[in-house]
Amino acid sequence: MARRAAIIGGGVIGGGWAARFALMGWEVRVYDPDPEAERKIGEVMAGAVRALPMLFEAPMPARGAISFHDSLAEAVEGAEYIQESVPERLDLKHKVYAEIQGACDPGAVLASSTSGFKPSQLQEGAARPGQIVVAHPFNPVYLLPLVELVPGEVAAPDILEKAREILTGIGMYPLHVRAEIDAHIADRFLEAVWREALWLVKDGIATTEEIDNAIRYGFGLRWAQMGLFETYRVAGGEAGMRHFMAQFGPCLSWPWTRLTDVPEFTDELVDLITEQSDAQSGHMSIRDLERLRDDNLVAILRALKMQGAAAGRLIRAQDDRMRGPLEETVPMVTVRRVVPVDWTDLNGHMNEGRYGQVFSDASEELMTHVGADQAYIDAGNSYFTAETNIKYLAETLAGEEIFVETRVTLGEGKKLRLWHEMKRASDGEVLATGDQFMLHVSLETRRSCPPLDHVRENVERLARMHAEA
Ligand SMILES: NC(=O)C1=CN([C@@H]2O[C@H](COP(=O)(O)OP(=O)(O)OC[C@H]3O[C@@H](n4cnc5c(N)ncnc54)[C@H](O)[C@@H]3O)[C@@H](O)[C@H]2O)C=CC1
Ligand SMILES: C[N+](C)(C)CC(=O)CC(=O)[O-]
Repeated sequence: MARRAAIIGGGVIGGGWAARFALMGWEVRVYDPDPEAERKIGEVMAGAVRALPMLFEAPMPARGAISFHDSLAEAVEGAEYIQESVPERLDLKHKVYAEIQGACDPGAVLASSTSGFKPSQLQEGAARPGQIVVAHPFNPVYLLPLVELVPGEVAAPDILEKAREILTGIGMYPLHVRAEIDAHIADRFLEAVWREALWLVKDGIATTEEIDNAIRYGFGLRWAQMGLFETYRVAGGEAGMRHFMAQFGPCLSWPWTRLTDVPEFTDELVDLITEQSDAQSGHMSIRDLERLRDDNLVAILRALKMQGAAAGRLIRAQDDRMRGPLEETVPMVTVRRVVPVDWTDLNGHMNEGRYGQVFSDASEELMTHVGADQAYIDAGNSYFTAETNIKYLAETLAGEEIFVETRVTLGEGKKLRLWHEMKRASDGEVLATGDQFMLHVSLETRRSCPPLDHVRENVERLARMHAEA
């Protein structure tokens, strides 16, 4: 049975949480008094369904259902994890916790999305303060893995541990914020950068677009992969961090920042920023911008995944968690995945080279299944492909789910031949076929040789099974 999460407040952030939990196989119950909540979450979900599965090579769990409830008590019933994402008002959050704690399982995690309140402020006056933690996410919650997990002094250790296990399980990176502080860690940076940017616009130094360009063409790219301190260590050259600090330390007392002042949020400043923002991005709807943002984030995260770096490492780990053993059906389903946005070409469909990659992935899955796995390869044996014949039968587009059915058509001594059919999941249409001939090789001599007994026996067994069916 699917595990159950409750989402209290289904706006921008609650919608993102609902989508992430549901896509990771959880049953999700939502409570939000806004009559538009279901429609709004539907929009967020549509974006998430397109984007999140593109990150993974492994099949995602069966999607959990999202249901909408008229009462908060009904929504939290039976939930192991409750995420509060109501507006950033302390009195409202307190009122909502009283209602939640009157109805929920005392062992459930009660987590708040708050951008700035400390757990001690949220826990004040609660029936069970130890149940409440901060789990501060980043928009879009379904794609960005960071969640600041702040227990404060009184959150119960088992609640904290449970929150950590659940958040990791849904592919997030719970950053344990050990001491509570207003606005946690990341929002301190965002607030500082935001404040500085407001000054630059107010003082007529730069437009909103120029500021965005200053970020996205330069240091924004560095931050996504190395953060701040590692980046500056490299910037110190061979002499490293110490040299960097010696060179740039004095600037801290030069007028390089106006951070200590708060720009007054006058109507004039709000109008100026709104006008510049309209001129910069007003030609696109919010949904178009969200889609652009998501496609770019997917491409960046997949590139980091290839490198095994930063957030890409987490996606690899999630792939490993989601990848299960192959089932010995005839034919065998060797690949089940979504076409990612970085696999498409000028024609807007999956590039022909990727068909080869999908069939190669299918063969690797089958190799692993028969015992020619990484350990076998490390010990000096493997299969090499000698010939592949691909027929391209239909187009497939980014975001579509595909799967590959594989049959062993020959398994004799060092010869292994596979017949792959790539199909679209929504209608079963065959998109391509791949006829692949492989030879078992010694990685020492780089020449063909018979496989070890256990691999040979497995290959022959599958070949017999597939021939009989
Ligand atoms: N928008 C952002 O960029 C981020 C916001 N947050 C935090 O997430 C929380 C929610 O923010 P947003 O989603 O942006 O706000 P939002 O305004 O988009 O959504 C809030 C939702 O709560 C609902 N709501 C109001 N009273 C309620 C009640 N008594 N019970 C249940 N639902 C109720 C509203 O109808 C609305 O749908 C805030 O604490 C905010 O600080 C955290 C990270 C990023
Ligand atoms: C602006 N904000 C403080 C609500 C931002 C966040 O809390 C995190 C984010 O997603 O940027």
